[in-house]
Amino acid sequence: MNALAATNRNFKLAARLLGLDSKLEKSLLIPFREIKVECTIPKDDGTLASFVGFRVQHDNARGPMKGGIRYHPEVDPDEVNALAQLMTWKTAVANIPYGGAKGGIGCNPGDLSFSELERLTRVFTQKIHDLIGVHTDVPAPDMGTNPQTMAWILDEYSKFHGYSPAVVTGKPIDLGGSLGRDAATGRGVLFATEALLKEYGKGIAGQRIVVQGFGNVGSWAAQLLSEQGGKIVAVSDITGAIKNSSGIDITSLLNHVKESRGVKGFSGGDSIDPNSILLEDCDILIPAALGGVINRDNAKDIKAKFIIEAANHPTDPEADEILSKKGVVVLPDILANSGGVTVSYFEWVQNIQGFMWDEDKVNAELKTYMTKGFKDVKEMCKTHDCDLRMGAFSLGVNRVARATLLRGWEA
Ligand SMILES: NC(=O)C1=CN([C@@H]2O[C@H](COP(=O)(O)OP(=O)(O)OC[C@H]3O[C@@H](n4cnc5c(N)ncnc54)[C@H](O)[C@@H]3O)[C@@H](O)[C@H]2O)C=CC1
Ligand SMILES: O=C(O)CCC(=O)C(=O)O
Repeated sequence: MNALAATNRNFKLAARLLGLDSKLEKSLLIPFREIKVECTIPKDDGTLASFVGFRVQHDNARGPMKGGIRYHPEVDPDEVNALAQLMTWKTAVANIPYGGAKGGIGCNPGDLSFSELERLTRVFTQKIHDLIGVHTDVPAPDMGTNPQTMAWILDEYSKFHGYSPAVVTGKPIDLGGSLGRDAATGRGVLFATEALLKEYGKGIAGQRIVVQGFGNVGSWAAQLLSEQGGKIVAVSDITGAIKNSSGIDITSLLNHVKESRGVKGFSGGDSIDPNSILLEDCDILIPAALGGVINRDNAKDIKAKFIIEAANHPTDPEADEILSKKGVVVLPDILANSGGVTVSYFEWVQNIQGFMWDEDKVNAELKTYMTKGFKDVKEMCKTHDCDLRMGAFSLGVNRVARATLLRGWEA
């Protein structure tokens, strides 16, 4: 099932659970605005290259639209649409005053030089600068983008609108980025996992953990979970996969990845088939890369007891059903990875106030938000007798529906 069909399906199930009227359901589903732009840049060798960029602004009933920008060869309009919709429910689950958006450019950032990436980002910003803004739509990093990408967007946007640090989050600290934002999604994964395990009388220490994806989210999640005594027994990225049943030394792996630009060739573990990483024997599986990786073909062979969705939309609805029958507990993306956008919110607040928080305050506030989000989702599960995904969807959809009705927007 493609990402949009899957996200729409989960939304519709939640809407039914909540008894939303069909007009409201329709208006919540249709995106506010979909932008598609052509971005042509001169390459370093003087030839021209064209790319397609997207920004889908899904909903703004609760506040400015918010969400990352992804650079990846598989970016397509349906996927961006699904990811934008997920942002709407995610910001509502986190209870931060935003709507949802997502953007992307269909490109392979690994094939582009630093200056080509800068030119591409600036051209994309020139095409969308009138449609984003501090109080309309605030981009952030996602797969394939990083604080440097945000610095270029900020600079290009500021040429048209004056210096506006709050127009993007996930910026470098020197340009008004928040302390703790880089680690925030991974740290949020840690807090959400702790809250979930507590329900089962367990802690992180001693849990055998597998992480797919070792970029921003996966590497921080692995590092923070291992600091709490979790045993990271397998890790993969686009270059390969490694396994060590006694636990991978994450600090050494981070050093290796810095030098070799991937986990491949790491000497502190055995090399394994990256396609089998999700099926490794473990207690906790953390997909932290692409969407749709857990599907009807592999769900029955998953051995983990808990799946923490650090990536967006890693689990297909068909897989959800299979996992539920097997008794696997899935902590859904719109709760599990909401730490990133939550600290983005703190960054935006700091920029608007012109006042910087210290890192301890950022991390403490993040813990409060993640713990509250988990508690609110559990309450919805109890009210509607549903699993965590439906608990999270119904919580998010209900908050957005209430705001929509209060603003008098229903058709
Ligand atoms: N960066 C953030 O703050 C947030 C990111 N997310 C989600 O987390 C996921 C990861 O994002 P980032 O860590 O920011 O991206 P990133 O670009 O920093 O890292 C992506 C990682 O996935 C790996 N990867 C790519 N294709 C793979 C494959 N086929 N098999 C195994 N590994 C593969 C890459 O090698 C890299 O290690 C995405 O789904 C993203 O939407 C969700 C919330 C916030
Ligand atoms: O930090 C943000 O604004 C958005 C992060 C994001 O794209 C996500 O949560 O999927």
